[in-house]
Amino acid sequence: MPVTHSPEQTIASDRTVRLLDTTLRDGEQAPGVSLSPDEKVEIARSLERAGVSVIEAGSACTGAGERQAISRVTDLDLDARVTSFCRGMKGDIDLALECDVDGVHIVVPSSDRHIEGKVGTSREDNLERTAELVAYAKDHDLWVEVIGEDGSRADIDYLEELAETSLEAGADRFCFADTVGHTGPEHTHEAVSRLAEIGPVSAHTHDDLGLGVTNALAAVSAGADLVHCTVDGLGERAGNVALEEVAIALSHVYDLETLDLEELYELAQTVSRATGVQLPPNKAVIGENAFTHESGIHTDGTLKDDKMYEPYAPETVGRERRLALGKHTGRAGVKATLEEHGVEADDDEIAAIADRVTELGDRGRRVTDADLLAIAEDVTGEDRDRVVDLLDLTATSGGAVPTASIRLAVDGEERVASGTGSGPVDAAVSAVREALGAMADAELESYHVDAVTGGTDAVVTVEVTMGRNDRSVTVARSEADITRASVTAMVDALDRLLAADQQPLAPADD
Ligand SMILES: CC(C)C(=O)C(=O)O
Repeated sequence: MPVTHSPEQTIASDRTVRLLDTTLRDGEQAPGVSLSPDEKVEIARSLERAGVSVIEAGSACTGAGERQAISRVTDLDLDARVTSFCRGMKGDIDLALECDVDGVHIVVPSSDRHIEGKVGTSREDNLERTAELVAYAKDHDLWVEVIGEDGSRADIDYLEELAETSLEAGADRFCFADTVGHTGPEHTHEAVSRLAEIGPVSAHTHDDLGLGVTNALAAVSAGADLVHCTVDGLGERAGNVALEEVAIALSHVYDLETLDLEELYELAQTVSRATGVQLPPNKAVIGENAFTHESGIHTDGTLKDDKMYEPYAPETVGRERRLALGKHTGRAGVKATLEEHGVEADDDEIAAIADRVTELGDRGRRVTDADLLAIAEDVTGEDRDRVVDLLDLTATSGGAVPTASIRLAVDGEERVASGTGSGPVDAAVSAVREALGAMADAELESYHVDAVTGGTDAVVTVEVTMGRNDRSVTVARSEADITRASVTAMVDALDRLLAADQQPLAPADD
């Protein structure tokens, strides 16, 4: 919940508030992140599907490659306004014009630290220069937002002067920037309220104090009607305020809709894949654990009433609820998960299985579906013949084309196949698919590798989730050899899916 100190600090649901996404500019400024033109295009398309109003596609001044990427985004002819970041220089505006953008963000200093220490100018000259730059951009028919960099550390009287000068020179809006994420909601509210008296205001907040969303909401409550965000909260240092968090907070707390929320998870994954930045498991909306329940009390409560331990349904943001198994799992969770896999057990057996799951969890292990099913077979004495078993695997990566050959037992018969791929794991997986034909017809829903020990002799744990029809199975395998761990996990998951195909599906929820 945002900090609300007075009745004026609430947000009316009939307000029009829009979101500006700067993943392709400020998000890309996160250390180690660099996006190709194709990746920018893919992300821009996802942003458009989600309904973002403005896409800051990059900084045209960065170089020819960046200009090509921005131009590719402007060529998409999106409904969203496509813009470029510009330093306070006419040359930057010219470069943005070369990319055919709809608008520019002209960034000028607003705190004395930036005016004197960074740019080496004076307050007066800064005002004059800002007015000239705005007039220049407007003469070229651009939509113009002036961003007062480091606004949260600026003298508010001067910030007001800068906003007035910008708007009088023709700027479409002024942006309050908490550049180093240093301020809190009270100051944000005061500064933005004063700026909103002058004209349209945006807010650009960072998460250095973990206050990105709080400050964005304080800005909206003070009158800002455009919020700068990035997908997954990517950005410099601790990142920018996350698009998905602002959108869900405005929707859930204030009934104010800004985006098509169902697109948020897909969007988060697209950005994570393109940037290589993994989604933190405990992150709101997009984290793996955001709708996963493990503890007995929560699982039991959730099975009785979906809303018991969730603020809103996972489907709202394009997700599904998951029950996880581990140290805190109770009987209700075990029973529900077994039912999903078509396994029946009586109450005593469920109690015994739950105890064994807890024991595994106590040893610090994450308990996968495969672990649960193996325990269940042991407890119920329902041994089964494996459908698929890995007998042998050879993989080479030294030559020009990584190659693998595989020997499997399939329904008791031996099958041998080979495959090639981008690396030994990929080659071995192709060989498995070749050997199994249609039996391998399952989607690899996720694939994670973790080094369990450090050093080059590390044991790695590979966890795969494979799905087919309405079932999915997670298996984790640890080995010194990553190819063997990956293939064993995959074969075991396929074996479980094929075995489950012979079982009835759990009845659908009412
Ligand atoms: C320069 C601006 C817009 C910025 O990214 C910031 O203030 O964080």
